[in-house]
Amino acid sequence: MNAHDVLRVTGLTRRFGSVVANDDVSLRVRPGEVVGLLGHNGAGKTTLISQVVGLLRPDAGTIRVGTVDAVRNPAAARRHVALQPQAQAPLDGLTPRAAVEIAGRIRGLSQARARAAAEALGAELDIEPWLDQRAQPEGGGLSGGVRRLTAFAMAVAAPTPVLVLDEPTNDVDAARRRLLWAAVRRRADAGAGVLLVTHNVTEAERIVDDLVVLDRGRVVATGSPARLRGTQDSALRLELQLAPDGEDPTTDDATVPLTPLRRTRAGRRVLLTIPTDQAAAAVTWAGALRERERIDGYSLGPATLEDAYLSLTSPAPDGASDGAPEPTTSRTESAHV
Ligand SMILES: Nc1ncnc2c1ncn2[C@@H]1O[C@H](COP(=O)(O)OP(=O)(O)OP(=O)(O)O)[C@@H](O)[C@H]1O
Repeated sequence: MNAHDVLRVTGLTRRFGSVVANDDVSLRVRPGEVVGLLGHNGAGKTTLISQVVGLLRPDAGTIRVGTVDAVRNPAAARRHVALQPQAQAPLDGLTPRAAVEIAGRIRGLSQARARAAAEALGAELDIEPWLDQRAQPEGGGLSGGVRRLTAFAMAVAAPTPVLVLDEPTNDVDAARRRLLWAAVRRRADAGAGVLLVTHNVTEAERIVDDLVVLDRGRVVATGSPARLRGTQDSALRLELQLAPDGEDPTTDDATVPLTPLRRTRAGRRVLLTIPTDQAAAAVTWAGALRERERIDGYSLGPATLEDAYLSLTSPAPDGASDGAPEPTTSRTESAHV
């Protein structure tokens, strides 16, 4: 255990019947750090954070929040951890201002400081027009996005050493997502350790320091976005858009004039990671495929973190969406070549 970790999870295992939702998971978060937790639906992300905040007991492993043993003493740990849960906060009958003030008061702020926090967060997240609008039952009164932003504001109303955010950008529009990401980064820059569950690999890349990729309960990769992209920093991504019901022209190695470092199928997209010196060959080949109408189109650009993430994780089950912004990632099949 490093004395400077604000959160340290070691060997965490949690089963539900025969499902091993967390299988020997270890991770650490230091002050000032945003650690992104990535994984498809059912990978075990919510199970992990439920244990961190004491809502679920592990079958094995340890969780330390600062110097507190969070498994033995969840109440003490919770004083150091703020959570924005995945489910929408029950706001019915409350205004966002009142909800944030109450959250601040519960965390020990004075009435005046809680009021100031609500006002400041309203501006920071651009939800001022709705601050005094009352939430009604069954989603009335406030939009899903404003509810989500209010839940974030409640979590950060008072500073805590650890901040756990479970998909904070769901339902939030693009402009306010930017504000939210900036607000998360600001909390870390002020000294908090942030554990961030997200499906939005591309956006998260800009604010996370480290990533932990979970697949079927196990950690399959950890490291900075640059490290996870790894060799892809000097690689290109050739994306082929397959025709509906068209054959995938990349499956027969003998007819592919490239040596892909990695091949990932995502719905009707095939992503090939290729060395940069094969750019010209790739354009010639993909251009010819399009000419012969074997593909709908193609693009060539720098390899991204999403490519690495898709290649690290197992295929999502049929029909399951991993919630990523691109609709074609709803069903993935990955293969190493
Ligand atoms: N209370 C429970 N009872 C039985 N099985 C559960 C329970 N909670 C989670 N699971 C199972 O544990 C596995 C991990 O689920 P978990 O909710 O942690 O995944 P997740 O990564 O948070 O998924 P999502 O992105 O959909 O939120 C899944 O197979 C899920 O069905």
